[in-house]
Amino acid sequence: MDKLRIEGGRRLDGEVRISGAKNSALPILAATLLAEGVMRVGNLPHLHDITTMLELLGCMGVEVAINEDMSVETDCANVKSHVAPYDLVRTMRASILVLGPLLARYGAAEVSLPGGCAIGSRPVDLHIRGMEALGAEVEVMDGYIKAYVPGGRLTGANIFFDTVTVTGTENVMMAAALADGTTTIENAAREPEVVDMANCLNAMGAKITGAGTDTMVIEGVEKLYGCSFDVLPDRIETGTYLVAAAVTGGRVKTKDTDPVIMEAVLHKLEEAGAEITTGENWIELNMHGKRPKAVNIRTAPHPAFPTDMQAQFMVLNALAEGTGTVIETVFENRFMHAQELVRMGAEIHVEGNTAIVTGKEKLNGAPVMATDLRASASLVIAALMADGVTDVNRIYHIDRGYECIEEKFQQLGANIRRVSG
Ligand SMILES: CC(=O)N[C@H]1[C@@H](OP(=O)(O)OP(=O)(O)OC[C@H]2O[C@@H](n3ccc(=O)[nH]c3=O)[C@H](O)[C@@H]2O)O[C@H](CO)[C@@H](O)[C@@H]1O
Ligand SMILES: C=C(OP(=O)(O)O)C(=O)O
Repeated sequence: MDKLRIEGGRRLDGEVRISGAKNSALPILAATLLAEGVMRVGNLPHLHDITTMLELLGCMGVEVAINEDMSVETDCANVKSHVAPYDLVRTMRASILVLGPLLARYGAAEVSLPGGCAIGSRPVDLHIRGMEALGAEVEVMDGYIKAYVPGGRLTGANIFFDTVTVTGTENVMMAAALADGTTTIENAAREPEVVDMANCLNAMGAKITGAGTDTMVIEGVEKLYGCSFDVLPDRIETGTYLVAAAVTGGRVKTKDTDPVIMEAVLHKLEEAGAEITTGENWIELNMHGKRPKAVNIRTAPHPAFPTDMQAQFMVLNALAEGTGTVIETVFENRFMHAQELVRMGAEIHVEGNTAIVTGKEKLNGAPVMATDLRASASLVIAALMADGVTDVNRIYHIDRGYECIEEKFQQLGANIRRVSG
């Protein structure tokens, strides 16, 4: 199994291109199931999760062509299967996103339950209730969500989510786009990726308003059509490189990104003492060789501080001046990186959903194990400021969400390489 071997101690300096957002690309690829005619999706990140989603579409009969610029074209003219099998779903929770489009367009879906994962139990009850509210008959049997639409067409409804759910909002949005009548989603997720999906669906002919607010209105239309759409930049990848620059006292310019969707993270980086400058599609962070100051973090749905940046900021605090508190409110078990950071010499005390982190000037290199995607990223950042060599094991997690991570860090001056076995 591959690992990343990192020798710490180098200050990051340089420019890095940010890829398209995984969490936008996955739902938008699922939405291609709704399109009549050919649909082109561009700015796709080169990631395992994207390959898995393309494989999933392919096994349903979607014809997928990959263009030279790495955009893909999909054609659903020959879709024959409405099954998302366990073998694919178990490797990628976002497979649940085919449920809404399959029901809306084909009136039937069988999607394996994604199951729990390293960050919490992650149920899909709100997705199921959303589909039921739109008129689908759903039962959970043999590990699968088996659903069909009596009469073949979903019906608009008022849906209130008692918990803000990103992919739940996206699933209902896709289903409602082709339903009869109007759907209102209250307490909708406001994440930029939800807005990106609404923009894409509208470009396909949907009538969606209110994306980016907590109330969305979706007027169902008869048909949706293929269009050309580029997914938005990855704000979590951007934030990860900026935090890495901050902990090494360095200077990094992230290009092809979007400062407007990163307010909470940029604000915390400034609070940590970073100088941030931005342009329309770039963000530069300069620490001028200083050590960051500890910051308090509390994760919550957008526009608050994102849970997907929590692990990276825990490392920032572990190397900062002072003590910072990290509170995780979105997932019940997202501190698995804390234990590994402690093995590298970090001072972290976890109690329930709160971690109290007291900064040290340096950590120590050690073999560590990544347990989920952002945990893996946090261990790589920690290794950049550790004495000696760190091997980050189980990096298949990192390959789910970071395109060419070692090349990008090398470009910024880090001593990092992928080692087989
Ligand atoms: C592919 C994708 O976009 N993944 C992101 C998405 O995950 P995902 O969409 O899975 O996360 P949700 O927003 O749904 O989860 C938020 C909370 O709601 C709970 N919940 C969710 C659905 C449900 O049916 N029942 C329920 O109880 C979850 O357990 C969690 O505690 O948003 C998360 C929160 O920003 C991010 O960390 C993930 O990177
Ligand atoms: C938790 C994440 O992703 P997913 O929902 O795909 O597991 C993430 O991107 O940090």
